[in-house]
Amino acid sequence: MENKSQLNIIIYETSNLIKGLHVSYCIYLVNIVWHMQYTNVDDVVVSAYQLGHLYSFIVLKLLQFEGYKLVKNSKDIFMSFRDLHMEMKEDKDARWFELECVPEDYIPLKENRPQNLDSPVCDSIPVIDLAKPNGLVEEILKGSQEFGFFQVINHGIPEKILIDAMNVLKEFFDMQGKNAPTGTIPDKKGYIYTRSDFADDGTNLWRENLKHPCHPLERCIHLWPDTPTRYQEVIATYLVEIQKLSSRILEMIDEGLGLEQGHFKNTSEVQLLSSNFYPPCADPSLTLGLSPHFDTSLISLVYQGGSPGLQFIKDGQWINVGAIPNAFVVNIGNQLEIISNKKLKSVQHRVVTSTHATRLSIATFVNPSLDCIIEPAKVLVNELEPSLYPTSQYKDYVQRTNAFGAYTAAILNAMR
Ligand SMILES: O=C(O)CCC(=O)C(=O)O
Ligand SMILES: [Fe+2]
Repeated sequence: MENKSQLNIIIYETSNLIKGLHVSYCIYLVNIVWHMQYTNVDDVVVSAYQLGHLYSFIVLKLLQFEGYKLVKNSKDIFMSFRDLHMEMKEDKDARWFELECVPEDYIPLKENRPQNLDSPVCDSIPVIDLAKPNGLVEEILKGSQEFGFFQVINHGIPEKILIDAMNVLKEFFDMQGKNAPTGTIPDKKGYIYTRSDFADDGTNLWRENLKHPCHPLERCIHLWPDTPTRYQEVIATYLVEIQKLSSRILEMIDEGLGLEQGHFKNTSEVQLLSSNFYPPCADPSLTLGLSPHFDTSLISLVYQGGSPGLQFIKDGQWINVGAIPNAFVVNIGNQLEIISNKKLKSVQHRVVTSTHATRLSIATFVNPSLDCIIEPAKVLVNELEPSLYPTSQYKDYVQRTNAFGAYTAAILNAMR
């Protein structure tokens, strides 16, 4: 069993070393390595040669020519292949994700891995055309009650603003280079940048992430990244639009729930931006871009530029949120679930990676202000439907539930 796993690794690595050569060469190489467990290199070469496999011999010579030291012991040859391969990788100006296999510290326990990546795409979550003259409130309510998710199109945000925001964030992530620190929370004032931050179980996530507060804009803006130089201007423009869109959606939710008009006014601002860069990954079944979680917000708006990867749970099954260019994904957060006395659902979601596609997303969280009191709305509580949640100040809720995981203290600080 042990030999077999060593052989598998050799197949994999050698196949990458001799790119461009026919795959059967690799099979013959495996043959050679297999024989090496019983004999020494020369014997194996000879026996392969004697069997008439001249090209095995040529491949071996080619590898020697490339600088691969072939030693007599099978364990050593395994090590020398591996070490040389690593050295070659380090020489290149590769970024952290440009790897041919997934490093162990990115692989969660089996039960936490994505497993089945062939989840269905959900075409039943409502895609709501905001340019329609009527029926919007009902559709929004339906999506929020049944799935905790819906998408909006024709939302009125000019495409150029969306493209600019995506481009400037892509530039930001590209600029972090290959030496960015992993899994740490830098004590930068104003924004938090991490790559490969940790999931709850301590494994690294396959993403880079940028977070910063957004409200009030004029007090936050100078704390955001200043490279690329356009960052602050472009993202401020984006956030003004998001604020308008989210207020419009909250007003419709307000109406749908039958709350007094303006229930969310003055208590709900886009407080936090969290942008994610999920690069391609050699084996998406082993890694997570973002672990399963609930949002702590009232609502969250995600712009995903038409790329897949976001999944939510429905009846115990992970479902892909369809990738619609220019649409916004809207999901209900824990605070709105509380205010609606569970009429609307905050649903667990996660992000999986892809072998070929990069996902860049901009999540914006509309949160209550820190001193806001959160409790089920009075009009939704009665004898038949008693309050399902205790009253709590949002700040206490965040602290008590450690709402932003390892970032909780830093985010609370930034939001003050
Ligand atoms: O869409 C994404 O990439 C993840 C967004 C998300 O769920 C979050 O940031 O909480
Ligand atoms: Fe989320």
